[in-house]
Amino acid sequence: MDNDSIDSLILKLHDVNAVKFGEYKLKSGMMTPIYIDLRVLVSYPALMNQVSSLIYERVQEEGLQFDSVCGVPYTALPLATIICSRHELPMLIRRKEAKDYGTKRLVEGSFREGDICLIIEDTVTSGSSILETAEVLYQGGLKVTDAIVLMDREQGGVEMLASQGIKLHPIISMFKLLNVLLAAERIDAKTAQSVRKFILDNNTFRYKRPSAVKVRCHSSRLSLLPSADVHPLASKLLKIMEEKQSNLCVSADVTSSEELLQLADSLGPSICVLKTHVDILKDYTAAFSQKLQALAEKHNFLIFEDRKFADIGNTVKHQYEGGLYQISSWSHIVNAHAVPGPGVVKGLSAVGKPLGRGCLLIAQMSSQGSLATGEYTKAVLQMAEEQSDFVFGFICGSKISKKPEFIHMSPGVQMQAGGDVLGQQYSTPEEVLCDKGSDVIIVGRGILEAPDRLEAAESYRKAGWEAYTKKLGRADQ
Ligand SMILES: O=c1ccn([C@@H]2O[C@H](COP(=O)(O)O)[C@@H](O)[C@H]2O)c(=O)[nH]1
Repeated sequence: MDNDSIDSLILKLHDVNAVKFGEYKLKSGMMTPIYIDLRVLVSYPALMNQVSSLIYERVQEEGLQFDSVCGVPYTALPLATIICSRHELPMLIRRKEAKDYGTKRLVEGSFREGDICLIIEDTVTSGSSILETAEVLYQGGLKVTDAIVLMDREQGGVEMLASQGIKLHPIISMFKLLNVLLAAERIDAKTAQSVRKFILDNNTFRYKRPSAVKVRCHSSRLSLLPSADVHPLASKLLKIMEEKQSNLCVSADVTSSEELLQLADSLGPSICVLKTHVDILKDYTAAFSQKLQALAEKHNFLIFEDRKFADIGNTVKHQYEGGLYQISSWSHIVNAHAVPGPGVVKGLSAVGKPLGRGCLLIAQMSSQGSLATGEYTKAVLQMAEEQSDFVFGFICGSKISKKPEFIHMSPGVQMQAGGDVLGQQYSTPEEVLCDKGSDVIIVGRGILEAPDRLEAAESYRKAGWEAYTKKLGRADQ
């Protein structure tokens, strides 16, 4: 199933008003700013066929084994019918109410005890409709192991069904839908952001389970918002992280301005910070930095120029403020090595503090054989504590300060531990956040080299946020 066909389907669904923005009531009674109304599909036969083909394609990709197919009544019924008729698959119909005459069966069609039935659904919020259908099938002696859904609202359906032994395979997810509509300028950034917030705040499964842990674990960090002792950028970053449920910083290590801006626009909704190495761009212009700032506003993320200043105060002042890049004029965050001593922070602070900028000190590095360990790391911590009006955290592999106002950001992260041929060492989000206690994961090639960068960024965002909230939950217990 290629991305282009999903993107074009999303736009067609929007064209036929199957995706509506406004105030709507869900089956649960919950009000929602986005409503997916796939009932209209029956009026568009070409679209019905396209959706049915995508569902069947997914069934094949997953290699699902089953004896019959059942569509959740009513919207998925015609979809199941098309698929079964086209591919000559046995179909079952679940009645919503039993007849009071004849066989009084709730499941129509032929089957044997123990047969596996694949469920097809149009839209999932909590997963309750699929579960209701599965329960009727169970009563008839059938088994249900998998379900396919066209549109997953990402509000806990996958997790709820997994807890009941049903694997849900979504074709379109809510975040993907929003990103495609935003990129096609069908909706504006504000609408996308408010829907995203609604989805994240209204996870029907997550909030039923460890909500006590979640609320408690975030409270210690949220109480830092904003206060006289806390650097405003630390408060701002924590707020963005909460709002977007993202502790992902993407390392946009590309060499063309256009590609970098395109990355910032497409991954913007998934990240809390965008990290740049502006000196690797072959075509930097002042206009580029203005466009990047506009994207940071649009998608609510901070810009971090990974300049790694390491000279005497007077020199870094010039490097930060002037030259070709004029970094202080557009980057919220910069970083520095502590090697030169406290003067490096003083020089940067003289330029950045009046502009509300902040600095991360490099306390540890992810590269093999790094000298930034032990006593050096301790000295960096002390330097940060002495200049905490400008330094608000660290580049590190593990938590080095117990003070909650310091943010720990860790590079060298990929889904699988390992490394590259030039000494980079990778740990997983779980290791970095849960075991090592960091706050933000910095991911470069794990996303940039993925076939679908947006999908990869979303996977890192989800994995990172889950591990971060788990860590904070533990810390508060
Ligand atoms: O210790 C450090 C400090 C900075 N980095 C930077 O982070 C990214 C990592 O990119 P990957 O592709 O995820 O390896 C890169 O920009 C480095 O300059 C680091 O890796 N380690």
